[in-house]
Amino acid sequence: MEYRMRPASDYGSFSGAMTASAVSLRAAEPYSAPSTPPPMGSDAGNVKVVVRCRAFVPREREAGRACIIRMDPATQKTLLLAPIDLNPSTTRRAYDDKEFTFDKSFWSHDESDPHYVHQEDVYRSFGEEFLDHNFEGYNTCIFAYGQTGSGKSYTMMGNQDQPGLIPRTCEELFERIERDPTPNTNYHVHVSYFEVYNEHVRDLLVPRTNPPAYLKIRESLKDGVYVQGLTEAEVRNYGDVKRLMECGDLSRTTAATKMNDTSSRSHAVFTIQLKQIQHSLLSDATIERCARMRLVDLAGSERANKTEAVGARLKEGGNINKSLTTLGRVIAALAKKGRTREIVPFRDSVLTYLLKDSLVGNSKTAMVACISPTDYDETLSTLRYADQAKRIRITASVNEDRVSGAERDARIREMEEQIRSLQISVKAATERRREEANELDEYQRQVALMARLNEERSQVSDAKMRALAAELEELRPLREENEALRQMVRLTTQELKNPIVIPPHLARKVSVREGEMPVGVLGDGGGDGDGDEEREGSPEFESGSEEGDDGGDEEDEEWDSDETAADLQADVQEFLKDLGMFRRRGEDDRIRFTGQVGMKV
Ligand SMILES: Nc1ncnc2c1ncn2[C@@H]1O[C@H](COP(=O)(O)OP(=O)(O)OP(=O)(O)O)[C@@H](O)[C@H]1O
Repeated sequence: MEYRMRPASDYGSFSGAMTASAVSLRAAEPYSAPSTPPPMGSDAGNVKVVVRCRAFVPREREAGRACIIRMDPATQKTLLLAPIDLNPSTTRRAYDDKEFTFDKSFWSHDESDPHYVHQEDVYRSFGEEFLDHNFEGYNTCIFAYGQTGSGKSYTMMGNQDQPGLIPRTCEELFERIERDPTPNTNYHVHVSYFEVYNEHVRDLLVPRTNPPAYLKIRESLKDGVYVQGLTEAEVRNYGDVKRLMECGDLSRTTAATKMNDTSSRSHAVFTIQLKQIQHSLLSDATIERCARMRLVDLAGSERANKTEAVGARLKEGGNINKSLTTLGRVIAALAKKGRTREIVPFRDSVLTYLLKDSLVGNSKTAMVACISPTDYDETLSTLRYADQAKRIRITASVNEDRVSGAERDARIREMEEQIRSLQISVKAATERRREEANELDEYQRQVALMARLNEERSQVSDAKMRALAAELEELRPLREENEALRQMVRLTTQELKNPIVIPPHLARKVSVREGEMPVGVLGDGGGDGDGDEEREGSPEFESGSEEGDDGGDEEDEEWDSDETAADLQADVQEFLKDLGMFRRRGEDDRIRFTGQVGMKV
């Protein structure tokens, strides 16, 4: 879509009537007729809203973009001009001119314009006034809102040559302290600086860590919502603040996007705590005034298609938009307060929870709506957001504490008592932690020892098993021999029990070959044991008969079976004795290597 601007004369004066837009944008409420704000400087308790239009950036100048913003310094009106679509066939959308009135409309677009608003002018027109409030004892908050690349960081922090609201406020704070002619006032200044990135809070005054150290948000009756463990550095002059600001800015999460080379990817909150203690010598009373200045540079709202963000940048953009949308809902709910009983969703995002005190509590608050001179949709969204914010009413009161000398002494005693009892509980807790640590050490030592013993035992078992296996291997021939002997004993015993008795008339015919079993115990013991069997046709008989045929001249021998049996019996007894000895030896070895009784070897 291409845009062409109508000539400026088409707009005439800024008083032309505007129609409400049907365009659906990200602001929480549809546009209604602009309301007239109270004049700047009146203390109506409303959030002050100023809008600032920046100059073209090189990207816009190169593209030959037209400026669609007009501002009237006399009425503080801001006019958003509808772009003219050169190709109406491509869109059915109708654009309207929009007019808004704010506390201030800062024209920082064209430096040659006599109404051009410099950084110094922005500070003088309301930053200075907010610093006055701090010295009076009020809490204040200034936050910059706008699309990405619209000039928020430039307005809040600025650069070396053109310092913004934060450095100017800090510088003047110390100038005022140094100029104070009253010798009985003591000033104490502390600063903190943190960012909210992807819904996490990170201290910008401590070095970055990996993984990042995130801080928790707490709420208490006395302190309201606060960040636990946040660095609050004491500063004695502007030089101290400048160093901390620079260190925090370096630590802040920024990245280059298509819309801004140094886009802030987080919301940054810079806080100055000012404490003034005035002492009256006459009454010995002290007056303590505390004020908190919160200066917030919000991350820019963005459309993914314009920033062309992907990956981490896209996720950041999603979180930024989510928290800004929640801020929009909070502002819308607060703007309606009194008319409805709507619940304000402060807790829906870290940012709104942290800004709760500044939007509903005890604070004087201002919003700087930064706009680009070229983006109709984004600028309209920002202006609607700002228009709603100016309807929020906040009641602020001075934080002052008047204490007599006696009360002060009593308070000091009370605090000393508190500190003592806290020291005792911290000491007890430290002692408990030390004991627990010792117990843990001892437990770990025992576990390690047990593991080592188990390991050793398993190694010994392995060695025993290996030795036993080797021993068994050595005993194998003995076992085999043992088995063979047993077999032989069994056979022999059977033979002895059931000898084959050969009748004498047959026995004479049978000759015994040298080295063979004597006649009468022939056979394999397979007889039925009655001793009457005749082994005709058996090989022994045939063999005996052959021998008998060969050696028929041998004399018949008288065989004494009783004597032979007794001899054999004696051999068997001897053998059984040996066998018993082998067994005992095998059993001893087994017990020695396995420690088990009763296993057969
Ligand atoms: N009033 C101004 N006059 C001149 N240049 C400006 C002005 N405001 C902004 N710029 C320039 O515009 C660019 C974008 O500004 P800046 O970084 O402040 O935007 P931003 O709103 O903080 O963006 P983001 O939300 O992405 O951080 C910078 O180069 C800055 O110097």
